[in-house]
Amino acid sequence: MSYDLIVIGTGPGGYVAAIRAAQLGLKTAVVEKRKTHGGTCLNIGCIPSKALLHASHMFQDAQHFADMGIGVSAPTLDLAKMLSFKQEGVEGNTKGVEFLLKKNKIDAFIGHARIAAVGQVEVTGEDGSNQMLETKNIVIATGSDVTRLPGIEIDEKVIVSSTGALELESVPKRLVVIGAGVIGLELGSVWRRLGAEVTVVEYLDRILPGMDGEVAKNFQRILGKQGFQFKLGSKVTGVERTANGATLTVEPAAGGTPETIEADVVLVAIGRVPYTQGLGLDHVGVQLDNRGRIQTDAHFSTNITGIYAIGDVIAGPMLAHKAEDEGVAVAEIIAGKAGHVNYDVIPSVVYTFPEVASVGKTEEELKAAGIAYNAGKFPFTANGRAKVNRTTDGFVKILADASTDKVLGVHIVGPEAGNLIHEAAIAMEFGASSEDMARTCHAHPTLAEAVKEAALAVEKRAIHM
Ligand SMILES: NC(=O)c1ccc[n+]([C@@H]2O[C@H](COP(=O)([O-])OP(=O)(O)OC[C@H]3O[C@@H](n4cnc5c(N)ncnc54)[C@H](O)[C@@H]3O)[C@@H](O)[C@H]2O)c1
Repeated sequence: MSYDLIVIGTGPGGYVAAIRAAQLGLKTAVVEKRKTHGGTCLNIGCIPSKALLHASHMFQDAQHFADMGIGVSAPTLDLAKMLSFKQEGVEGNTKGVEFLLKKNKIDAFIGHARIAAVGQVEVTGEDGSNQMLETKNIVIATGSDVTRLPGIEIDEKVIVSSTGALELESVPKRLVVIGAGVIGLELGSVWRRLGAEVTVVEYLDRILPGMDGEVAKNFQRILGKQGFQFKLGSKVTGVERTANGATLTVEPAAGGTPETIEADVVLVAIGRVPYTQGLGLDHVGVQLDNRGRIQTDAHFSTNITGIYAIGDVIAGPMLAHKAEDEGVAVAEIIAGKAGHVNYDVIPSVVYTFPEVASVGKTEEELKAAGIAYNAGKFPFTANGRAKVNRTTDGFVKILADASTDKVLGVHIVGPEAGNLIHEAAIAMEFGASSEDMARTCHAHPTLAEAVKEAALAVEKRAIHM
């Protein structure tokens, strides 16, 4: 078989690239080694974690129904049922991708892809069968894998990665999370809500590295109120399996006397690494950078003509939506159009309760770059809708250029932050000023009014504060 484009990997980057290419008239195939499409995100990442975040949030909310005058008996947990609720959600999504590939007449091969030569992809099936596919272009969209701690074996039962943390058979009494990044805090939230004591051990002296510092600090306080324990500035130097769980050895990050912590389950959530195993990159001479990522130019081309790469396997934030946008862009470029991704406006969301969301520059980044800015902040305690809903934790912060008023960054911790951030993203995409945002009529009573008020606060003229 001969194609215009073969995409390796059907995660959000790969399947979107394939669909866009097919829309543009390219004869397209995908190769996926998993039996289902959708990659890490749909199978063992974003989607199942959101199902459990939703269900565990409902479980917790149900305990407060009486406050609203709703009489229900105390909720009970059927974890097996909750896990099947999650799995049904995953299947609905992966089947959706399968349907979209068919609808767009994309040939889907299940098996391990290896680039045998420029223009040739060898697919090895689970049964060992081999076939060689010919193609004009290849897009590598193989994603990433869990970062492992040296000397610590992930068994996905007691010492788990994000994959095992979505499948625990019972609620651990003590869950220790290594890494206060997105995965640690999202999956830590799931099990905390279902009753686990959660301790998060983090190497840095803060949570959520990369997020705005003030937001992270406020969010840590909120998680503390929810019962999270934090051990910041601490590194895990060992995890030993015991009869019923594990013992962690933890040292101050700067060195010093080690201590031990007992856990029933340990979640290792210290980041992800690009996944390029078995692709034959050495063999065809595709260059990697010093962090194992495939090196690409501004058009997603590797150093080998006809081989492109997108998503987690290249530089940039490891986010499904960044990969999707790159998928669209690379397909357009291969089809001779002008695909483009605006890396300055990529939102990022932590799907906890409340959510944390951000787009653009943080205060720390602006200070480091020597850019003068004005900050406008508005707390949800002063937002009418948040007040009646009793979800008043958090705030909206807008950072605008001191001389032009152009919005440079927006950071939200609060209810629906993950949805609210998109009004900021659109405003920034169109180069809006904080005044533009402030003068845009916002419906009352909505949580989005907090965004408008934060924009007003940039010029110290918020109304409800
Ligand atoms: N909602 C989302 O957008 C979402 C959800 C899940 C994952 N992701 C992405 O997946 C990737 C992986 O997520 P993650 O949470 O594993 O990584 P992360 O990079 O977000 O956080 C890892 C944390 O572990 C800490 N750490 C590293 N080594 C340590 C050690 N030995 N002891 C203690 N702490 C240590 C780091 O300082 C960091 O804070 C990220 O790129 C993330 O953006 C995104």
